[in-house]
Amino acid sequence: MIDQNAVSLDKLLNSIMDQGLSHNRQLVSYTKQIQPFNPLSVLELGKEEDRFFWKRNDNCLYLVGIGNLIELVFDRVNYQKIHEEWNALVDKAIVHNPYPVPGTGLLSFGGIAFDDRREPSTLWKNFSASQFRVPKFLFIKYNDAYYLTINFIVHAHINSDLLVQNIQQKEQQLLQDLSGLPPLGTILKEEEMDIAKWLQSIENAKQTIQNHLAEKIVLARELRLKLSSTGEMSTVVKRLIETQPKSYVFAFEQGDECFLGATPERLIRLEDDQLESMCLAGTAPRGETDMADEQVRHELLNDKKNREEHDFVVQMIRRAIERYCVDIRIPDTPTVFPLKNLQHLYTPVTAQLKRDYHIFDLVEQLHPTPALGGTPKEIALAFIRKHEPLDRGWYGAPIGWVDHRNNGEFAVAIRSGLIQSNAASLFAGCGIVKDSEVEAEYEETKIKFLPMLHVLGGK
Ligand SMILES: C=C(O[C@@H]1C=C(C(=O)O)C=C[C@H]1O)C(=O)O
Ligand SMILES: [Mg+2]
Repeated sequence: MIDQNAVSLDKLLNSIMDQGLSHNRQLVSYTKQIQPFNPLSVLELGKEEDRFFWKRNDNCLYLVGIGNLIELVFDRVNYQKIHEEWNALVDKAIVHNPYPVPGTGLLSFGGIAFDDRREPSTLWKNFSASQFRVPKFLFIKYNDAYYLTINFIVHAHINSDLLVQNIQQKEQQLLQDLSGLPPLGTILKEEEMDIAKWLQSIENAKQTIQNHLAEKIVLARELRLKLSSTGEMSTVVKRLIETQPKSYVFAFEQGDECFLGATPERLIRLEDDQLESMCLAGTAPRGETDMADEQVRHELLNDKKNREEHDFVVQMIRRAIERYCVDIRIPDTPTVFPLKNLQHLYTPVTAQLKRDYHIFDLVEQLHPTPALGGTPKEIALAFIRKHEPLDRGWYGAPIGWVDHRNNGEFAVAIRSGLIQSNAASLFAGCGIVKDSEVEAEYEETKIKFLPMLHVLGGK
């Protein structure tokens, strides 16, 4: 049922203008419930402007952001500064959102570089060290309810009628019927970048671990693709949703480039002070038959090397959140989380956030977990900076959103790629521990490329 008593946009705007503005230019965020829409067609119809997309792993929440109204851009990663600027923006805004639904209303969506101390390469030149965007239009699907948040700037001399008319026109355009999404081509070429150097870095990591300087180091590599045509964001997103139903699907467009992926890994979800994180590390392929699959699952659960790889993550996440949370619940033993191409060891984490802390405090504590960095964190990061022949950019780092009520969620941006017109870079990494074997780790990254390779037209 759509709320029949909702305040209309022109009524809201009139009352704002009647009351007078408290700032020269003021951000207004207006949310209403709307008729069902197809998130993918909105995404496609919004292609004239920069877009973002988010699907939660449980498929309850979809976000489609169109346009870039305000962007908080930083050339370093400073979580306290991001939080302060976001808070200041929310404080000054006029937010009309009668719906107590996470993800509705004033929201910013963005990403963070894996390591802002690494020398940046040209690959990621269009993405900042951290970047959070308030869209012009945000379409939200939460369970079976559909919402639209419209954000805009007003000032004393604005022509309200014209503003409302323009907004309504754009809204109608974005909600048109669409018969299909653009086609995708094929992959013309695949190149494993710096492969010899990467294999050598695994040997070096093993040596470092054997010398007791570190316990775990995660190393990633790049697969560079040439595509027969532009990697269309909406079509790739659609295929990711279809093929990875248990993953988060995320996409952030920046001009003619788009960083996107389907990741199973949550860094943090915060809803009404309830925190959820997860430990996901330790990997095996899927079996060909049910019986073989069950066998692989059993072996993974009992494999010493993978259990060790996993345990570093459990220990670190517990330590990272202890100061900030009460009622921390983490089971003693992992279970197996199966995906289309592979399966992981998985331990869920829940807790309650203490008062006065916010989501960026927790992101700062958690990133990078030893699922993407290593143990000890600073030594692993220094090793990666020095030896890994790759600028990770936003790969392996937090990507997600925060809303005006301080709900938010960040996933770890793995199983991902950066599409640059008709080229793309895919990324995959693996956790090196003392019992790692180079060949097996190489194979593991090969499987981790498959979800992205598949949706881009590979076999
Ligand atoms: C680094 C990646 O994945 C991470 C590494 C894993 C492992 O080494 O077992 C498993 C899950 C992820 O935490 C990736 O997919 O690129
Ligand atoms: Mg592994």
